[in-house]
Amino acid sequence: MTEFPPLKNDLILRAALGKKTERAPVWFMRQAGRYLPEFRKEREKHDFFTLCRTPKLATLITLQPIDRYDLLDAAIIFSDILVIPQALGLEVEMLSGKGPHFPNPLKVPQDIDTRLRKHVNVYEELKYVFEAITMTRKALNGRVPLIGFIGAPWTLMAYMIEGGGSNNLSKAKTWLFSYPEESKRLLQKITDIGIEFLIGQIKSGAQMVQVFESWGGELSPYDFNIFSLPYITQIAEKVKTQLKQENIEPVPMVIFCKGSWYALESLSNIGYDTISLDWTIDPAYAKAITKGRVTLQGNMDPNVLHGTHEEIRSTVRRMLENFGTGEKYIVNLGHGITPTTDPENVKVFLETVHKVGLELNNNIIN
Ligand SMILES: Cc1c2[nH]c(c1CCC(=O)O)Cc1[nH]c(c(CCC(=O)O)c1C)Cc1[nH]c(c(CCC(=O)O)c1C)Cc1[nH]c(c(C)c1CCC(=O)O)C2
Repeated sequence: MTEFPPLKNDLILRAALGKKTERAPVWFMRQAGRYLPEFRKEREKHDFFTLCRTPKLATLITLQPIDRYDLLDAAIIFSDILVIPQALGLEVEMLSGKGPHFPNPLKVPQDIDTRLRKHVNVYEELKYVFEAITMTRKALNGRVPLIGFIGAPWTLMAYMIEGGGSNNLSKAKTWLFSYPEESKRLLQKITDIGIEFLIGQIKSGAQMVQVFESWGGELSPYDFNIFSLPYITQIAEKVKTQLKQENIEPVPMVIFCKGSWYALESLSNIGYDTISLDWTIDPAYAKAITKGRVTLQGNMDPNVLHGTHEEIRSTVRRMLENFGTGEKYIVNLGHGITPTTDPENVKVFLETVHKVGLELNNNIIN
């Protein structure tokens, strides 16, 4: 494995593994993206997936929020969850202002065999992500840890069938409730690739990884247990087992199931070190259910960043007080930063996290 510069700030790794920290670490989902003028400048010059596929550009964009604020405790590699469907052989375009579009989504279960690659060589198809991770890790020069990620199988299956964003996922759900066995076969195929992809990211230099089940909350608790939980469980178990077999240091694993408040109990028991929460979950409720078994991450409503500086400061303070800074807690939003967020407001958020985090910890110590 490549040698990397020593890490100067390991707050997030310690927090994710349940160790004490001087203050709660902070990062944002979608921290590298459209709310930043410096990202939009690159985006005007290149297609979205060209940015993802060009390690030098992905490195540049990953570092943009780290350089701008100098207050973040982690970087997340610039890429997308939809690189797995691409590796499987599906075409995906990113339409400006509209989001992802599959010109030819999966329609019937036979498409699994006729339209998707039988065997995906992850190291070939997704080599550009591995290269971007290694390059970014070097460029970070140990300032903060680098996070890798994948989309969870159900969320990716839904995109592959819906062909893009959707209000009710009716096409993807038609598969679940008309062809449950074929759906499971597809979910397993995505799971196998996701496991190999995450292990490759860790070998390339990712120091923490997050699994995004962005459409978890679209499933009933009963269906979640059939179509999501078994697959995200396998991902945590198999990634950890394989790393152990290969004598590679494990990295903290984070699960984000948006909308799946009902699954907090099961999510505490399946091998993830940290659970990322959306804003509909009350911190006290999350703590009562998870009982210290995992670190919690989140969970301010991203739209509070559209509010006044005063409101941002008071919401951050309340969040830190409720989650309890300094132990088993990572500050984040409940979902990604929205494209219309003012970067100045992000700065107010980050400065408050640092200030209040230290203040609350000192109060505990003194
Ligand atoms: C569902 C999902 C996707 N992608 C992702 C998810 C899971 C997180 C979530 O639920 O939001 C994850 C993702 N997408 C992107 C990252 C990069 C790292 C980061 O800064 O977090 C990450 C971690 C870049 C991106 N991914 C995308 C952009 C904007 C692309 C553009 O310039 O048009 C960026 C910077 C495009 C994208 N990609 C996707 C959508 C729905 C969209 C369009 C809407 C949107 O931007 O929120 C799929």
